[in-house]
Amino acid sequence: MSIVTITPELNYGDVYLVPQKTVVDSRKDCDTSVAFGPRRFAMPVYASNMKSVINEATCRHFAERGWFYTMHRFNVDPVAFCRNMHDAGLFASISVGVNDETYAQLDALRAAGISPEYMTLDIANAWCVKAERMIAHVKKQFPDTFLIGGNIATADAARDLESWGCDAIKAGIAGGRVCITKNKTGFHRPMISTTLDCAAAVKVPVIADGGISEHGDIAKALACGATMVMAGSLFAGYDESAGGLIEIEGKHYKEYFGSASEHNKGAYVNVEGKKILVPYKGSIEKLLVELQQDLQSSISYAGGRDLAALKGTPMVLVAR
Ligand SMILES: NC(=O)C1=CN([C@@H]2O[C@H](COP(=O)(O)OP(=O)(O)OC[C@H]3O[C@@H](n4cnc5c(N)ncnc54)[C@H](OP(=O)(O)O)[C@@H]3O)[C@@H](O)[C@H]2O)C=CC1
Ligand SMILES: Nc1nc2c(ncn2[C@@H]2O[C@H](COP(=O)(O)O)[C@@H](O)[C@H]2O)c(=O)[nH]1
Repeated sequence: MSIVTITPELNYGDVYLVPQKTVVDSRKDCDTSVAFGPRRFAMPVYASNMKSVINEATCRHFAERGWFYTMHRFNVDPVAFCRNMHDAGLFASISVGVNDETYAQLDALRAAGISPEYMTLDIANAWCVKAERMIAHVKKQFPDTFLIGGNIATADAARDLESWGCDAIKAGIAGGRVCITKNKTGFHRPMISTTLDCAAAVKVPVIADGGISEHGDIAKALACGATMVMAGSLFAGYDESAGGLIEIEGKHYKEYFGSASEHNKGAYVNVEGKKILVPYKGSIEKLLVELQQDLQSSISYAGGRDLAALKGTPMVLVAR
């Protein structure tokens, strides 16, 4: 008889951070910048590499403001994309898959003499042999590129991706707003538990991906040991968001769809994502400023002057 052990796990809404003594005179004195790979960025949060969230213009927008970005991998020519970014004096950060198409794209990049500063291996479960092969290939062909591998959701998977050569690991399976993986397959781990486990297991930076529904969730992810946070729905609905603008009965919305949705795939095959409409919110600038101000405030509540203060901040479980 096999015995299954069930462990209670936590999501962002289950915990809060415990306030510490503030040491700065103003929230403006708190530094939200983060070193990630070969560069430093203004904020430790960035938009998901999804076709309904970013496009080439959005990537430029973020990079020009000192924010990290990763272009998605759907119907993109990596050579043209990297050339355009480099010609504009910006860093190139692309996503790759694990199939033949990606190997051909990487050959084309090498033939063009282009080495993107950042690459993200983007598949649903990167704890697999196809990902291991692709990671080895990228590390051999692009030794100067900072390689992010994802997604995974356990300490064992994080350790494997680190040992396979990833320079950073993206953690989070089935926690996204347009995700239906947990409904269709039964698999998921809540984000507080995922982030705590994965960040404790490896030396490389961990990115907490998905499930951010409030700005304070970013601080909670950093407290769990994440170096960066990826979010999709947080950045959806703006002028700069890539999803299409829709008008229904005089109200404006923008499309937000999963990368594994029928809408993105163009076919109903292995669908693990859905499409929703989010209210149209205008320019993204206000959000970017507010995110930074809120995180400065979080740092001050954590009793520090920079992001280091947040790591390990005590948390309490919310009684329900
Ligand atoms: N973060 C998350 O929780 C999730 C994210 N996504 C996103 O959706 C997009 C599509 O993801 P994904 O389906 O991985 O990418 P792809 O559809 O590009 O699949 C990548 C390759 O891996 C194979 N593969 C995928 N899943 C499995 C599996 N469970 N078992 C064996 N082989 C598999 C596929 O073959 P085959 O199709 O023949 O099985 C394909 O060859 C990505 O952008 C991903 O990030 C999707 C689901 C969950
Ligand atoms: N299960 C699925 N997950 C998906 C899909 N497309 C993207 N994603 C993941 O969701 C996050 C964004 O989550 P949010 O809560 O911030 O909106 C994204 O970064 C991917 O990891 C999908 O089709 N299915």
